[in-house]
Amino acid sequence: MMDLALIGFGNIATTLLLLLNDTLDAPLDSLTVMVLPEFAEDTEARLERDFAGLAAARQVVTSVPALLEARPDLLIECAGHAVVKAHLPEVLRSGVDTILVSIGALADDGLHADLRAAAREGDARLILPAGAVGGIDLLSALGAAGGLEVTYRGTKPPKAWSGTPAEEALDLDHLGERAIFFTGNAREAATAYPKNANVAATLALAGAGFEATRVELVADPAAPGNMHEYEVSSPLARYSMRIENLPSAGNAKTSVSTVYSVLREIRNRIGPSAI
Ligand SMILES: NC(=O)C1=CN([C@@H]2O[C@H](COP(=O)(O)OP(=O)(O)OC[C@H]3O[C@@H](n4cnc5c(N)ncnc54)[C@H](OP(=O)(O)O)[C@@H]3O)[C@@H](O)[C@H]2O)C=CC1
Ligand SMILES: O=C([O-])CC(=O)C(=O)O
Repeated sequence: MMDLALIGFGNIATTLLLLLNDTLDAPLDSLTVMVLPEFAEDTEARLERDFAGLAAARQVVTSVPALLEARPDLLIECAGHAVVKAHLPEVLRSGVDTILVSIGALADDGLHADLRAAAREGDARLILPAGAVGGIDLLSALGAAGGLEVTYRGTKPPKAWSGTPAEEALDLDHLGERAIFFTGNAREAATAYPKNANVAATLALAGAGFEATRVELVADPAAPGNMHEYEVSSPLARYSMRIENLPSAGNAKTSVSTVYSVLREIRNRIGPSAI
């Protein structure tokens, strides 16, 4: 059916595998998971305990060459910006179609160009999923006509901003009311908030570009979840979007719908039709 590989075995990866377990009609041919060496043993045990039925063959690797030996049909990166830079050029050059979840890494124009060149060289596809946001189909379609104006606001409860530069501006543990702590463009946001502003990069790449996409980041103790709001104005259409996402149990920064977006990409490659 499919030889699937993942880099990362954190919140998105493990939730995705549970969803695949529940939804696939037939087992994968093989599942290869790349983790840091210190997690290899635990990950192997978890694969055998929880995912034995998901794939006919399962293995844990700790390097890209070992991962490529499995000759995956599709690789999913869900490990972070540093992994995109360190490993994805080699993966794409080897001809492996890749779903890149840590899309904010593409705020680095040089890296983006390297990945596109590697994909061309390897005859592979670099697939950028919608992730935690919606409406990317329309935004990307309108982008071809030019003249786009896009403004985005990302709002999350204070604890989702812990460990980020927001801590320098706000006392997150005692925040009494909504506070805007970042105003800038999508490149600045995606670079400074690599675990929280991937959506800003997705909107920029689909639409008006990194400089022209205006971004506001907000901590709000009353936020109903991780919220993504944006407005689009183009010569062809205007629309606005407001999404209230449920945060993941395993990582408050990441919305659960991100995982379902990756699941959709996989299902669209397995089934007889795609939507
Ligand atoms: N496109 C979108 O809309 C969204 C994108 N994201 C992106 O997805 C990424 C994953 O999110 P999530 O699963 O919630 O994060 P987690 O932190 O739960 O998982 C990431 C995992 O990758 C591991 N990792 C780090 N470096 C390596 C490496 N070199 N090789 C293998 N594994 C590695 C981490 O290990 P350790 O913990 O030891 O570092 C961690 O277990 C985020 O970093 C974020 O950039 C998130 C939400 C939305
Ligand atoms: O999951 C989300 O809600 C969005 C997110 O973390 C990001 O944009 O990086």
